[in-house]
Amino acid sequence: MTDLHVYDTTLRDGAQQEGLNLSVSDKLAIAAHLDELGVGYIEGGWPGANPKDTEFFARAQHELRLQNATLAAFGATRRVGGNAADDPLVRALVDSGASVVTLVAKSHAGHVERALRTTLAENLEMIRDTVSFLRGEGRRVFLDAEHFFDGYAVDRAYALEAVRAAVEAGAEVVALCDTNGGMLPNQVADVVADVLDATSARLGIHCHNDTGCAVANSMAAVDAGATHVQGTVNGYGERTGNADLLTVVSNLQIKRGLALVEEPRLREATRIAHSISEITNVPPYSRQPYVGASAFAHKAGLHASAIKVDPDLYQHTDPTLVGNDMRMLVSDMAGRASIELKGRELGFDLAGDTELLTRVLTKVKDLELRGYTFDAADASFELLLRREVVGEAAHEYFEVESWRVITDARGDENALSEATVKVVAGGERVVATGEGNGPVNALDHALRQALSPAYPELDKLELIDFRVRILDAAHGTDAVTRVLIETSDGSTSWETVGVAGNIIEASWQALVDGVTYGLVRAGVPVR
Ligand SMILES: CC(=O)SCCNC(=O)CCNC(=O)[C@H](O)C(C)(C)COP(=O)(O)OP(=O)(O)OC[C@H]1O[C@@H](n2cnc3c(N)ncnc32)[C@H](O)[C@@H]1OP(=O)(O)O
Ligand SMILES: CC(=O)C(=O)O
Repeated sequence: MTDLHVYDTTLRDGAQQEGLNLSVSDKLAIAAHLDELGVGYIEGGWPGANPKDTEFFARAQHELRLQNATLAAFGATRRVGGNAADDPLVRALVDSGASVVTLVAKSHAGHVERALRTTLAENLEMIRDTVSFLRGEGRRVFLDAEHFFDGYAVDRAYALEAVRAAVEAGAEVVALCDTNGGMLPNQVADVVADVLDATSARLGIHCHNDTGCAVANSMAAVDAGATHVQGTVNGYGERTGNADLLTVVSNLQIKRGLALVEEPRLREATRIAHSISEITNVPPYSRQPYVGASAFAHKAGLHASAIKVDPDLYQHTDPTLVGNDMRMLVSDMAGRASIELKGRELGFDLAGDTELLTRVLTKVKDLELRGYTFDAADASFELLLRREVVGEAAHEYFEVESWRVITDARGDENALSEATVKVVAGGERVVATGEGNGPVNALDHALRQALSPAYPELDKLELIDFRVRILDAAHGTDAVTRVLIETSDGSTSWETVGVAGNIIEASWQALVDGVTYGLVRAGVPVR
């Protein structure tokens, strides 16, 4: 393991993201995931600034059993004109019980004069006083030098003085912050190298992503000699976010060969990224490097044909190193190799069956011309493939005689929909009705009610998402509607697609596929 600090600030700077609101229990749960990932430090929040963060540190002492990480409390240097020992916010840092305190301090002369409205000398005294007080209280102190890069550009000497003041007072690390996120990698590298030459500080880096360079800037700082790197899981943070710590760690470990976290822990990165998304209620970003659902998903036929020979031909690294998977996407950009590899992913060996591969490929391309989209509806593709490989009969769980739906509005009441579905299932003709707050909801209820005597396994299925897109005349002479439905069995979910001139008919197709796939997935035999 290298001695480079991996410092996570998801619970403090990440929580400054618009729309993100974490309860104390959420923060404790995220901290446990971060510890599992193997980060060195977890910045838990700003005790004293709000009751939630104060409570987090109080509960953390009893409820968090950290195996790897050290908890850090974040706060600011003491108030102008006061002294650290009497400053209630500084006292709250001591009372938090955290062994590490990270202090944000001004290092930009203009900010001292205009935002802090004090003298340059007083700001240096605030740094010295607060750091030495906390050291005297037995705390390790890291200093976040706010607006360091912008400050260095306008007054290098003062920015360096701020760093020296912190180190002389006992700060272990000075993290140079690109607070406004406006830097580019060459600027960061030059400044870090100069500060290392000019001071005796151990330097850290804290980057925001306003130029889209937060990860690159963090890497540049490490290359230039920084040995402490800050970031947030999934790049959460104020404005455009912070450096995504998962990307930074993966880059440093996989590309630079630095041992930052134990290998088995890095293999949990994808799962942990998604578990934290569940807690923050911020949908995972599918194109997130390394851990995104699309990070190793291949759509182009030419890519698939080379991947068949060796996945390294179209992948920058092995997805399993970060716990992700390679996936084939099937669409009108697929070739036979894509179908073969997708078949392999689904458990079918189609190698050499050129006739079948061509037939499936032609069907996919024809359907995509009509508006279907199989890369967003894996389950509908799997049913199409299975019908070709195993035969229709294996998936004919029921026969649809007819369906209809009406929507009724009375007076001021909300409109209600009622559907009737007639099917033959398990050798019986069943007529069932269902109500819903919309026509698709009503059809879903009616269909599952009609099928439940023959297939009680369907009870646990739930329609969890429904998306509609009107496709323009490029797909034919008239506009058509594409419906994507996501169905869940409580532990996993799948997407199906329907396309028709009529929105309800398109929805019906997607619903039928969703239910059929649920039965196939559960291994239910046709009854
Ligand atoms: C770059 C960053 O992201 S740093 C982290 C920023 N995070 C947050 O601000 C979230 C938590 N903040 C809070 O809850 C509140 O702002 C508090 C409790 C810290 C302070 O609240 P208030 O006392 O009402 O002050 P307010 O927020 O209006 O202004 C901040 C004060 O801190 C001062 N200040 C700013 N930076 C520093 C610093 N590094 N050291 C000391 N004082 C500072 C400002 O000059 C201002 O002083 P003033 O009250 O004399 O004008
Ligand atoms: C400290 C911090 O969050 C910043 O300067 O961006």
